[in-house]
Amino acid sequence: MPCNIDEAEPIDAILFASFGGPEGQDDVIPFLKNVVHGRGIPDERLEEVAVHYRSMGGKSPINDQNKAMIAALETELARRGIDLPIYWGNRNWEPYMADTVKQIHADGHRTALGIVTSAYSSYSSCRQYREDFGIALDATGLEDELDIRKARVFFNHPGFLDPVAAHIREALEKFRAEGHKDEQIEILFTTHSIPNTMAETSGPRATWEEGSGGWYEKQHIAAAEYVMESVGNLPWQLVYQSRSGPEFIPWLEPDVNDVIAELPGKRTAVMVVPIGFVTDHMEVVWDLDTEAKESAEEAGLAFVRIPTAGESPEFIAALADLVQERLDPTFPRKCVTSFGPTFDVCGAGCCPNQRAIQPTTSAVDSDADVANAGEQSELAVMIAERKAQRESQRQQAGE
Ligand SMILES: CC1=C(CCC(=O)O)c2cc3nc(cc4[nH]c(cc5[nH]c(cc1n2)c(C)c5CCC(=O)O)c(CCC(=O)O)c4C)C(CCC(=O)O)=C3C
Ligand SMILES: [Fe+2]
Repeated sequence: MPCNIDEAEPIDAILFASFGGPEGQDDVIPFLKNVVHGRGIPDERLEEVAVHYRSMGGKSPINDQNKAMIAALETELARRGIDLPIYWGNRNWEPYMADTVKQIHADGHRTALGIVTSAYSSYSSCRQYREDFGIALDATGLEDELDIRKARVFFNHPGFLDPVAAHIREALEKFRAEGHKDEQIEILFTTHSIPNTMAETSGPRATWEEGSGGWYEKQHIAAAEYVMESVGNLPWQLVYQSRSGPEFIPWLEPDVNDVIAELPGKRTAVMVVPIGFVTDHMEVVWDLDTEAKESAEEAGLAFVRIPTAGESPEFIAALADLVQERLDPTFPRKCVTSFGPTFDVCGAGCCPNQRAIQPTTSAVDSDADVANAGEQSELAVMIAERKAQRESQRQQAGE
């Protein structure tokens, strides 16, 4: 079962983990190849996405935003008297996770706390980051030397949601001043679409096995409901964006643009709230600020896109809280929404990888924990087998 650690943890470094993005035109294709490595994304989709990056000079905003968040978090931790270095590692671009992991170890650290730039439960937004840690430890041979834990899924930390609610209230005043009535304003909470199968298996194994999984969607709905409590009684819905993958594989719907196209007649204004995103990266600046805005123009609707929690002081403080609660078990674990608290350590088979078994960390089915896991799952057994296989390969290679 997933669980919380209720004792002070020997954390000696922070590992700020993100997606990565290109820094210029020459990086675009190599970056996209890293992202889709072995994932069956059609070439046409890649070319289309390359155009989005090319139109922005080949540079994603994500890296600069991460640097700014790290600097702000450093300041906030120092203000609280927490003296921990922050390292930055990405899945798909420099600084790559394995290089960062090597550096953390070389600098003498032995227990790092991972903070990932993704707020919800799903394979793409939770386990895949734990795999990034596991794969990096495997690649560097440091799995017995460095323990990499992960901060809980934070979509329901008030510091993530309250700044979004404040921005909505502010934008609403503007719409009202322009003459739009509340019932004429549609609020669209938008998040990254994922394949239906990934959505259905998001959350702890026990929940999706008994048919009460689907945490990705449930968490977004709980977040939107919480935000709407302080906004008022306006029409809203959860929509999806940035679908990729082959046509015949179902992904979460409806698409934000399709919904906007249906609004004329019922509404005069649309407010797009990127509740699924931590900062204004490409999916936000292209798919919303460019495409969804165009959809609204075509539909003759007033349009506003709400800022992400990003660098707001409340959100940076929330990230600091996630560190502090692991250092000090008496520190309150802040959480709002109807969803309830999430956990520090994922359960066996949480948000599974449906393609391959990969090493992970910070779960009861991570490599290091398989032997003493209270819960034995099929997945845990497969991971143990994979580990044994890797070890024998290493021995054969004469290491
Ligand atoms: C849930 C989720 C998040 C949110 C959680 C998190 O933040 O992790 C997210 C974030 C991001 N996704 C990003 C970019 C891309 N995602 C792709 C592809 C995919 N995303 C998926 C899901 C998610 N993605 C999935 C299921 C795929 C299909 C392929 C696969 O199964 O992996 C592709 C390939 C081309 C395409 O198909 O679009 C690109 C270029 C960037 C960087 C943006 C920038 O540069 O600013 C960021 C932050
Ligand atoms: Fe993505």
